[in-house]
Amino acid sequence: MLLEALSVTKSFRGRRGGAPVVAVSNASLRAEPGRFVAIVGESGSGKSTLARMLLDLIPVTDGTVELDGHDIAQLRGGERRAYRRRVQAVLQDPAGSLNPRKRVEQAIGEVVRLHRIASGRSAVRAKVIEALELVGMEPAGRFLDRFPHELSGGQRQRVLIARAIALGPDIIVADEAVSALDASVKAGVLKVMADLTETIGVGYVFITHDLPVVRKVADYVYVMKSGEIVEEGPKDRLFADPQHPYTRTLLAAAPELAPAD
Ligand SMILES: Nc1ncnc2c1ncn2[C@@H]1O[C@H](COP(=O)(O)OP(=O)(O)OP(=O)(O)O)[C@@H](O)[C@H]1O
Repeated sequence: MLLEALSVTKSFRGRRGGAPVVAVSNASLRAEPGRFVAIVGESGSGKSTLARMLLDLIPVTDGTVELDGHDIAQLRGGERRAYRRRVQAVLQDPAGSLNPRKRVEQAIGEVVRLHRIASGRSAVRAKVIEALELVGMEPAGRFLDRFPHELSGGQRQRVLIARAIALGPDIIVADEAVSALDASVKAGVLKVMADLTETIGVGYVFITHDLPVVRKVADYVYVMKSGEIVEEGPKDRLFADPQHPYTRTLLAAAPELAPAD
C-alpha cells in the first residue's frame, strides 16, 4: 500500500475579494505502512492543509492524492468508505476529538460498528479492549466506562489512537497529536505510536512543529515552509546534514526532548 501526494496545491479564496491564499504549493510526499514519516514546519506553513487533503477532508486545487496509483478524488461509495477506514486521522484532543458525553467503550465501539469491523456487543467490546491494550491502557477493562474528563491528557490521546487503530488502518495522519502534552507524557504517547509501526505495521504522516519529537521517532522527514516542501530526507541525514537554510534554522532553535518514562 502506498499513499502519495503528487504535486498537490491548495488555494483558498482570499477574504473580502483579496488575493487567494496558496496554503500548499506543489507538494509531494509518500507514506506507507510501517514507516514513520514526519512533516515539520512552523505555524502557517501549510501542514494541516496538506493533512486535510491526505485525509480526503478537502479537495485539492491541483495535483492528486493517490492510493496505490488511484486518484482518491475518483473514489466512490464503498471505495471511498474503505479509504476513510484505511487512512485514519489522529488530531490533538483539545480540538474536541472526543465527545465529552461518550464513555471510552462507546467512543471506540461506535466507529468499530460503523466500519463493520465487528458487530454484536461482546465482539465490539473485544475489539475495543484489544485497541486499548495496544496503546498501553491496561487493564483495559478499567477504562471502558470512563468519560473523557475522567482521563488524563495522555490517556485521552491514547484513546484517540486506539479509536484509529481499532479500524485496522494502513496509515495514520496525526496532526500535532502530542503537541499539547507535558514532556514526560508526550514521550510515553510517542513511544506507543512509534511501537505500533512494528506491532501492527501502521504507517504515519506525523505533522508537528516539534523537532525533538521528529528526531526521536521519524524515519523520513519533510520540511515545509510557506506552503512548499523545501527539503526532505531520511531523518539521520536531515539532522546531521541539513541542506536548506530554513531546516538549519529550525534545527538550531529546537530544544531537547525529555527522556521516555
Ligand atoms: N479555510 C481556509 N481559508 C483560508 N485560508 C486558510 C484556510 N485554511 C488555512 N488557511 C491558510 O493557509 C495557510 C496554511 O495554514 P495551515 O493551517 O495549513 O498551516 P499549519 O502549518 O498547519 O499551521 P498550524 O501549525 O498553525 O496549524 C495559512 O496562511 C492559513 O491562514
